[in-house]
Amino acid sequence: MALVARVRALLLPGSRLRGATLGRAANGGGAGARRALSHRVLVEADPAAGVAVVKFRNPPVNSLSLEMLTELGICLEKLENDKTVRGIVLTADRPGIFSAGLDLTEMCGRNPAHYAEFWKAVQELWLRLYQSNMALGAAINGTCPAGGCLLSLTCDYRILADNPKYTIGLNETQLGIFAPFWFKDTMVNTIGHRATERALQLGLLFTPAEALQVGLVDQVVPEDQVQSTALSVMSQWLAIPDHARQLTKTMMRKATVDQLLKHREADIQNFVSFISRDSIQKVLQVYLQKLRKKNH
Ligand SMILES: CCCCCCCCCC/C=C/CC(=O)SCCNC(=O)CCNC(=O)[C@H](O)C(C)(C)COP(=O)(O)OP(=O)(O)OC[C@H]1O[C@@H](n2cnc3c(N)ncnc32)[C@H](O)[C@@H]1OP(=O)(O)O
Repeated sequence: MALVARVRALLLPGSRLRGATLGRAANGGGAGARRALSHRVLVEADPAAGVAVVKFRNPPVNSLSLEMLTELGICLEKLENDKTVRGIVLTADRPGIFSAGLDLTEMCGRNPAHYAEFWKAVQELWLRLYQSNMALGAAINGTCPAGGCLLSLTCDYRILADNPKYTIGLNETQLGIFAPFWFKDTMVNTIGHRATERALQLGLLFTPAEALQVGLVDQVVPEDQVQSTALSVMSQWLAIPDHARQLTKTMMRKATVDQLLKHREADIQNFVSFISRDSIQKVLQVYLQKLRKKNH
């Protein structure tokens, strides 16, 4: 289903996204701050600063399900069309888990059409974020594996909470799957080829100190200062004239974006045939069961 159709489905009577509003904040935020609510994404906009904080709230682990991807896409599109917003900070509504990555239940026991729809939505969100004209910051206030790490890597800078429990990285190989070329390219663009090769083959999840050392994040700060630091760094990015910053960003990212645009359909087909393999379904199911067993 294309984004428009998925949005329609989400707006059907009964959907909690229906009637989402952008109103004056009941509390918090500076003068004129606005809050918008959808089911899984909370937006706190501060027009005076030109910044919106986009908070993930898809319990229990902020996984990127098809619905979450769609809501995030809608929310980002709205912000892109809002002339008062020049920068966005992505964060988790509740500290602890920034995002557990792609929702594994979307990749297990479904049919090929579902896998294709899901992967298209992952591509769309990546394209929207990686090509965004806005300045994007990640305030990483929790653990950040795989697709969660990818989300943060689409941003222009990353601030990570100084908590050794919070790890970050593309750990796909540890699950028995692997990061597709555009995940890899996004990481190469951030930490370089050799560090990416090692990180991806070993499926490394870096502690804050390691992430800072390898350049996966720009700053590690006390947990209660992650959002405020991300906002203060944002003011440096917004001090640069938009057109100059945007042209530079496009120049830096265009080759990577073009690769996916050129191979978009093939990438979907490759994903569908890979994820549909019996052997891959089996490893994903075992991984999910292990996660679930912990709690039962
Ligand atoms: C030629 C081919 C070319 C194409 C190649 C394509 C290759 C495929 C690429 C696919 C890319 C995938 C990227 C991904 O993002 S995969 C997801 C990776 N994520 C993880 O490994 C994280 C897994 N989760 C955890 O480690 C932990 O949950 C946590 C985030 C550290 C949190 O721990 P905590 O103890 O607080 O919570 P629980 O573990 O108890 O989890 C609570 C419940 O949430 C469920 N859960 C967790 N993570 C996920 C997830 N990613 N998706 C769905 N569900 C998840 C977990 O099962 C618990 O459920 P329960 O309440 O029913 O027990």
